[in-house]
Amino acid sequence: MKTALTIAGSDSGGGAGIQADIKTMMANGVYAMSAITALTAQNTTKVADIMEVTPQFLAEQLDCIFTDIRPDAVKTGMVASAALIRTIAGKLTEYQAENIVVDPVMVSTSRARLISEEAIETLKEKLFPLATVITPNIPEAEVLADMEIETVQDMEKAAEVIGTRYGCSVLLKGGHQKNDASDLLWQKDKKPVWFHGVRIDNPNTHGTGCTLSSAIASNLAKGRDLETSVEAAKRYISGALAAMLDLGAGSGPMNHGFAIKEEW
Ligand SMILES: Nc1ncnc2c1ncn2[C@@H]1O[C@H](COP(=O)(O)OP(=O)(O)OP(=O)(O)O)[C@@H](O)[C@H]1O
Ligand SMILES: Cc1ncc(COP(=O)(O)O)c(N)n1
Repeated sequence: MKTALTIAGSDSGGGAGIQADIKTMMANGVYAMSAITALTAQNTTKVADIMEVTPQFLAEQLDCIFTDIRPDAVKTGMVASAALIRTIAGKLTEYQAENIVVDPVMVSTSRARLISEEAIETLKEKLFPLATVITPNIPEAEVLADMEIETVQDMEKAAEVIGTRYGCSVLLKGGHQKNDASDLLWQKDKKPVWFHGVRIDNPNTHGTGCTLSSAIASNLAKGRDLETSVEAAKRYISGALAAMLDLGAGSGPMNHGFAIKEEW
C-alpha cells in the first residue's frame, strides 16, 4: 500500500487540518500518517485557541515517521511559526522526501489568522523550493504575487509570478471565484492547464483547501503525475462537496466518506 504524510494542525471540529487530511488520504486509498504542528480549539464558527508544538517535538515526530514507514508523498498545511517551518524544511531535506505538496495556509474560513508574518517569509524561502507544487487560494496568491486578482487573466499572471519567483509549480485555486470553481496549474516550461469545476451550491466549504492538497498528495503517492493527480483530486473534492453534508452553525465540513459504504 502506498503511504502519505500530513504535516499540519489539528482541527478539533474535524473538518479541516489533520482530520480532513487523514480522511482524504484514506478515501483515496493510501495509508495516512501525521506530524502535528499545532492543536487548535476550533469549530465551524471560530478558532478559539492555538497551542503549537515545539520544533524539537515536531522533529521527533518526523524522525519516527521517516525512519520506519517512509511516506511516498507529503502534504504540509497549517504551520504557524518560522521555527517550525525551518524544522520541516530541514527534515524533508535530510530524508530526501519526494512528492511534496505545500498548502500555504494563512487564514481560516472562519477568518482566524493561522500564520505569522515572519513565517510567510520563511515559507517562501525554505519550503516552496522543496515543493512539487504549492496550492494557494486567491487571497494567498495575492499576498505571494503582490497583486490583486479579479479576473481569469489576473490568475494566470499571478500563478506565473509565484512560480517564477519561488521556483515551484503552482496550483492557483479558484474556490473564491463567484461564477465557477476552476483552478489553474502553472508548471515551468509547460502550457498552463485549467481544471474546470462547476460551482456546487454548498456553503459548507470548511476544509476544502486541506482536502484538495491531501487528495493531490495521495495521488502523487500512487505514482500518478501532477496533472493527473490534480484532476483526480478535483473529482474527489467535487464529490465530497456534492454530498451536501450540513453540520455546525458556521461554514461546515464536507463528507469525506461519500464513496465509502456505510454498512458491513
Ligand atoms: N462551491 C464550490 N464548488 C465546487 N468546488 C469548489 C467550491 N468551493 C471550493 N471548491 C474547490 O475546492 C478546492 C479548494 O479551493 P478553495 O479556493 O476553496 O481553497 P481554500 O480557500 O484554500 O480552502 P479553505 O476553505 O480550506 O480555506 C478548489 O479545487 C476549488 O475549486
Ligand atoms: C488546523 C487547521 N488547518 C487549516 C485550516 C484551514 O481550513 P479552512 O480555511 O477551511 O478553515 C484550519 N481552519 N485549521
